[in-house]
Amino acid sequence: MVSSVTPSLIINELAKDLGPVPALDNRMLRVLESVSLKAYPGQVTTLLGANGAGKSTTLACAQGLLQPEGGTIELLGQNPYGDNPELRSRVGVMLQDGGLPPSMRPVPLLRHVASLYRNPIDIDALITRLDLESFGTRTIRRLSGGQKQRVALALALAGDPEVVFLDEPSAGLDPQSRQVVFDLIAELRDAGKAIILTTHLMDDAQRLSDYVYIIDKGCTVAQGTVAELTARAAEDQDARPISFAAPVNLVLPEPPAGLYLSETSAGEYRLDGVSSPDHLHWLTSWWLREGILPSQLNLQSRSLEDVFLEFAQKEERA
Ligand SMILES: Nc1ncnc2c1ncn2[C@@H]1O[C@H](COP(=O)(O)OP(=O)(O)OP(=O)(O)O)[C@@H](O)[C@H]1O
Repeated sequence: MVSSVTPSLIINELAKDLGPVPALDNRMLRVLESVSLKAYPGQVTTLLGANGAGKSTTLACAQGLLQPEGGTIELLGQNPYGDNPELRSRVGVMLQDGGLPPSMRPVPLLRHVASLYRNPIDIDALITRLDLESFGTRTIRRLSGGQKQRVALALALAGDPEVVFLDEPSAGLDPQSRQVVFDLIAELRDAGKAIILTTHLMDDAQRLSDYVYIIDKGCTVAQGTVAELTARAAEDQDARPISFAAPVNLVLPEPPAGLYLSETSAGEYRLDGVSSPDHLHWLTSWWLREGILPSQLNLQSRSLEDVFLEFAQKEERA
């Protein structure tokens, strides 16, 4: 990414050991080998990776909660590890497990936390936005997973931070709350905050991210905007998939040599290996013959999920 703006977070070749692990004779496990990334103000930077890839550990190091074994981290120009209240007041953190005090009620807790900051966010607006009043009389231990997520997000934003770390912000949310959280993240980005989030949900990454880092087995294995990552790699320019939606369980004809036609999920079809207009013609001829009118047709490049799976397959083959 070319930018004259100073990154809010720079991570360079981060390495981290965790443990001791009983299964390894109580030796430490290297969970981060080499993670490098930059996050800019006014952008959503996403760490995308499978379960256990090292996303949360990367965030914990970036937030100064864990001291790395190798590499460097600059958060707002400073080393985040150690006692630095001035730096902490400029950073908001939403942890995956919440870390919320179970016997507190959400709204008083939020007001209390906001009062600890010099320039807190407009708390009333945030409470309304995340609809915290609707369960405000309950203690945190009685909240559902999605309600706890909303409280954790509100707490991360209480101090009106410049940098916001969100670990799996949409986990456990119903579609409506998910949309509220997505809109809020977009607004924070537009207000110039640097948002660093983790997810293993491709849809979320695709919808939210300005820039994506794919983390696999403790290493950064790919990076780019969603458009860059999903653009055809030069070597497979001439083998793109076509996907379409049509009635379920169609009887699939045998495609020409080099093509592969499949029903990937109920009513979702995919023709792989398309490299010429003839191939599209073959597809539409089949539809014409059988009277099939697809409800959706996608001739675009790969999805982020395709990219991600390609990396996972490369790893397995290696
Ligand atoms: N205290 C620990 N001791 C030993 N290993 C640990 C410890 N904490 C985490 N790990 C391991 O480190 C690896 C990375 O974990 P991490 O939580 O960073 O992954 P993640 O990408 O955030 O995964 P998820 O999407 O499931 O949250 C995993 O293999 C995990 O089992």
